[in-house]
Amino acid sequence: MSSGTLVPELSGSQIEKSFSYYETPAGEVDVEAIRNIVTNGHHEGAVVYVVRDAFSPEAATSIVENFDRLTQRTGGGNRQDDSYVKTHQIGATQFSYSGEEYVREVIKSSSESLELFDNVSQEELERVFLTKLLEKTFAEQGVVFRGSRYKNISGGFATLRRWLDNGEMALHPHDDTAQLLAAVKDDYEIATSRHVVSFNAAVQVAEEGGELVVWNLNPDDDCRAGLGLTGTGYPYPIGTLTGLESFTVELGPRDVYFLNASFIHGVASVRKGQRLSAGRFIGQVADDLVVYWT
Ligand SMILES: O=C(O)CCC(=O)C(=O)O
Ligand SMILES: [Fe+2]
Repeated sequence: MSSGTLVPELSGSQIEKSFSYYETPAGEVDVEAIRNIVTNGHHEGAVVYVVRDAFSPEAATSIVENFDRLTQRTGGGNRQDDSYVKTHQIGATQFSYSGEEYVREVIKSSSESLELFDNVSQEELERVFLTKLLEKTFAEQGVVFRGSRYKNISGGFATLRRWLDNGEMALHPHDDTAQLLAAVKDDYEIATSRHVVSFNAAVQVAEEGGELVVWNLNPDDDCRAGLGLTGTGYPYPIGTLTGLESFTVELGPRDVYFLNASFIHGVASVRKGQRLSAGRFIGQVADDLVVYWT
């Protein structure tokens, strides 16, 4: 990675060569690509790895039904309006929370989080989230992969989100490293992540729109400070990104992907249909430890 020439508002590191995404079918999951993105931030220049058509239509249908029922019952879900991101959501999110505040949200939403997977078997859940595969892959390198903990309370497993479009983008350009600053406050173990990888499963895809867009910049603290985004990393004004290298990934039904979410990314406007993604964050916090949270 290097620091290239950017518009004055932007600074940070960039992928020098072959900035791109990489994909395989579900039968050929490339664990080295996952390991590279988690440990080194990219796989031969690819900052996204997509596994196509990873799980069954039945599992997707059950999760969407569960989500719709739960958001109706809870009036839009578990995430209060933080005046930043508009979403219907089931599950907690660490954004702007210290470790203690976050795990309290996890506890509060744990019953709904369990209900999200009603009628989905353990075997199917593994195909959606690849948890055992990740445990095995990292174990082979002497690295533990586990859920994050704060004072022995587990962080979330997965959070489901339907981003509520404002017509410009479904989810504005952002980075997911900035929010680690809140975790520093009370030493929540995720705070030392080298970079933040987001994992998402496309439980429901839009008929039109809803693509993932990624820009070739891993912003530094000065960049965030200059734009007034310290601690949030949200939203990078679209105008400042003009001219910055980027790519778009079209997500098919039941695709799952790993993204180095320290790079600026967003979700294109959903022009037709609905989109629902099941996500968690993954971070290497020590040479021998990788943890996840939501
Ligand atoms: O819904 C998505 O596909 C992307 C959401 C996102 O920005 C993330 O998980 O980091
Ligand atoms: Fe993100």
